[in-house]
Amino acid sequence: MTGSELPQATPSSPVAPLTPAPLTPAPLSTEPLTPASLSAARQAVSAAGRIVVKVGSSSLTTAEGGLDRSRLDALVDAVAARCAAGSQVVLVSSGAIAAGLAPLGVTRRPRDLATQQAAASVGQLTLAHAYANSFGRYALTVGQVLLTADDVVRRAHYRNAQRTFSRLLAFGAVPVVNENDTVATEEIRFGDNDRLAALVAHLVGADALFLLSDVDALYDGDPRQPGAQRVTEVAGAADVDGVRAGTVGASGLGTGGMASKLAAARLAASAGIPVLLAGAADAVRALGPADVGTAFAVTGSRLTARRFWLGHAADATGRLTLDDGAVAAVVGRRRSLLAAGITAVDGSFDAGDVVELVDLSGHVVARGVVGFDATELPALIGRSSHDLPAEQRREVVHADDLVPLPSP
Ligand SMILES: Nc1ncnc2c1ncn2[C@@H]1O[C@H](COP(=O)(O)OP(=O)(O)O)[C@@H](O)[C@H]1O
Ligand SMILES: N[C@@H](CCC(=O)OP(=O)(O)O)C(=O)O
Repeated sequence: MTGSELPQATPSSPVAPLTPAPLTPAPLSTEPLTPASLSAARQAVSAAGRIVVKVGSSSLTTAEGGLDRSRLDALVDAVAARCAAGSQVVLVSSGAIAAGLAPLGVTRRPRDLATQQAAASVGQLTLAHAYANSFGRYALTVGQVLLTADDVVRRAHYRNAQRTFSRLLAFGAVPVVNENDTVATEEIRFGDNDRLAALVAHLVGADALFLLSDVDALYDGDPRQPGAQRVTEVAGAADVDGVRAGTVGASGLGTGGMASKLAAARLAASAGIPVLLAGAADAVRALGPADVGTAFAVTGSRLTARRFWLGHAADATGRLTLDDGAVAAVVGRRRSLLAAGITAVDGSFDAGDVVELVDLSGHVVARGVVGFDATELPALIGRSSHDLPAEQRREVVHADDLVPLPSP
């Protein structure tokens, strides 16, 4: 079967009753959609049962800056086709701020948080309404989920969000997610939705993440500059070594540019979720045979919610600097961190908090739950266990509570 033979979703089909569907998505057609000649990562994203699709502001707005309903409808067409093929889809959509500018008479994307929040407050309504109408053409129900960083950073909130998504998907609804811009403060904002999408992909147990933007793929340099080459497959860190990913997009409407997409793609891939980064204009092929854009193969195994939270979501309240031997033991041999390998302690934390472990040049190599208060540690660091009093002769970070991170 080819992409063009994907089961078609038909607008205005009769409204299906809203009965819970099984939690495990139905497997997609046994016939592969993706030609066997394409990479395993493309096969994986194409065959994925539960997926997260993220679309950026720049792909949903007109040249004048308002919400572009025809582009939104085209995206929904592609998502609805994927739903009809048997996938469960969570849509992470930016565009609230952009959609709120014109109704408020604001002509350029504001820099100050209060105006961005006012615009998001107006625009999110427009956006949600547009999605409800557009998915309604396929008798698909949408549910709005607005998340703050706290919802993924705090464990109890994480579990709560997980339950909500799980129930929405069981009902056959399409969750439409955005950051809750109107209440997020500067300190706790995601700002761009790429990282949010990677975190949501893990939270919902997605089998693939799609990052759709106004550029058709990752390039080794800014594609607006002559000579930039397309990167089609990313199997590991070496494939993005020389890539210069800008932090500002062409449209001036998005946030984070390609740099935040690349970081989000690598984050998801390191947690066992393959990623396809493609143009929103190519959504039908991206969500069908996956023969467009840049595919990121998984570089790590799927982490439990707790280890993912530890490694990527939880707020770190301090940092411990490790000598080379400790880095090799902790990252290379997955050992617990002992006081002997620590050269410096920064921050104010209590035993049980999450801290970053950095190497001598300041790169974060791991994160973990610290077993001592910040005030206790300076007297212990650099000393081997048998020199320490019996009550302090224990791991500073236990291997079970420690998550090594991919090198930057
Ligand atoms: N190495 C690169 N590869 C691809 N695009 C890049 C690169 N560096 C910078 N960009 C720019 O990143 C932009 C996408 O980022 P952004 O506008 O934030 O998108 P979105 O609104 O979809 O989140 C593209 O328009 C492109 O011009
Ligand atoms: N939450 C914001 C998203 C910020 C943003 O612009 O993100 P993106 O376009 O994905 O880089 C909004 O809806 O406007």
